[in-house]
Amino acid sequence: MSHTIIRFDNVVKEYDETVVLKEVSFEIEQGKFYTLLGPSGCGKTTILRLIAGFSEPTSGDIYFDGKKINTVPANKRKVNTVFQDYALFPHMNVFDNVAFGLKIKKLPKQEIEVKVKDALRMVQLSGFEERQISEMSGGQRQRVAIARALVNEPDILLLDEPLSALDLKLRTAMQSELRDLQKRLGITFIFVTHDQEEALAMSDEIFVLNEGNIEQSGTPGDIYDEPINRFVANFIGESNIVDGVMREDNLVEFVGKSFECVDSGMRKNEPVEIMIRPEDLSIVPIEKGKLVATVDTILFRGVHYEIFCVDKEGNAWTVHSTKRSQEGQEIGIYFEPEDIHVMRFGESEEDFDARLESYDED
Ligand SMILES: Nc1ncnc2c1ncn2[C@@H]1O[C@H](COP(=O)(O)OP(=O)(O)OP(=O)(O)O)[C@@H](O)[C@H]1O
Repeated sequence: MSHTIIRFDNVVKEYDETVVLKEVSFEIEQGKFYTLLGPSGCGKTTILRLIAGFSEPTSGDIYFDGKKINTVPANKRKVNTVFQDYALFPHMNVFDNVAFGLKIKKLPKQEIEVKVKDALRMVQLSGFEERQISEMSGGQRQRVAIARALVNEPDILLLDEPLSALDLKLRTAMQSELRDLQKRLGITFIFVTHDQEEALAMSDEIFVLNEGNIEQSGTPGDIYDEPINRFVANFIGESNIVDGVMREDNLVEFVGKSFECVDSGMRKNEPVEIMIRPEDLSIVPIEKGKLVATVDTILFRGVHYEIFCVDKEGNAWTVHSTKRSQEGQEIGIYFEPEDIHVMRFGESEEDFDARLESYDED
């Protein structure tokens, strides 16, 4: 049975009065692969540093296995970090790099040997003990860095953009390798990236961050299929977004028409944003289309055509289709009720309520 291993309770982090984390609360379960995803500067590394114990929260509490650890020093936490640049010692061989922390702790020589060999085996580097770091490839260095973290038998492994220095092919290979490693070891991984495809491919759970807030957390499927707002929808994958208004529980109005949708739990007359993924739109004869649009540009993307069109109201729509159409052609666009994703406006609660009121007055 998995349990909560880390809990953030209204954690705020400020540097010189700049708020970089705004009352962040979340739970991390033992044994899962988590990803913190978000643009540069949104606070991903700040969260890792708080978990690792390299910095303390300005307010709020951090719990590890139910115990408050706000001020517990890094070396007393069962957490290890793999840094973006790996921070290996280039003048030492693989064995000495991995053994470094254990030697500092003054463990007996034999025990160090067993632990280092175990750690190297986990990352498939047995036999590389004597190699110099300068003689290893990027992917191998990455694995040494992971072995050096694993040798301490952490409960949680923090990985701060560890793949960003690798070329695309190696990066993809390391994604599955890391994923396999996490499953094999069963320890909690918290992985930081700004690459949405990487996050979708690797994670059990993703936290999408924006400007010091967690915008949404959930499985890759939840986040891709049901983004909570425009920021998440745009950050994860491609999307068509237009303004709309809820008319009934399962009826939404946009581009001047009413469409059946799945019950979104939104209030009646609530202004909303509508998101439809380009792959959920299909091109049909005009009389069968839910929308009618004119094809503007077509790009061939290998597996599909990316078709940019504009509807009668002037809204732009992107359709992914295996069928080619003609630029300038009028087409019908079809989608199912479940392809319509109803989202809240990405505005403050206050602005949202003000807009709702103004709408009611109309
Ligand atoms: N020691 C510090 N002093 C002052 N400001 C800091 C400090 N560390 C981070 N910040 C600021 O906090 C914000 C969040 O930084 P953080 O490193 O957590 O972002 P990130 O999401 O990891 O970004 P990136 O993807 O670029 O690494 C940034 O605006 C950054 O400039």
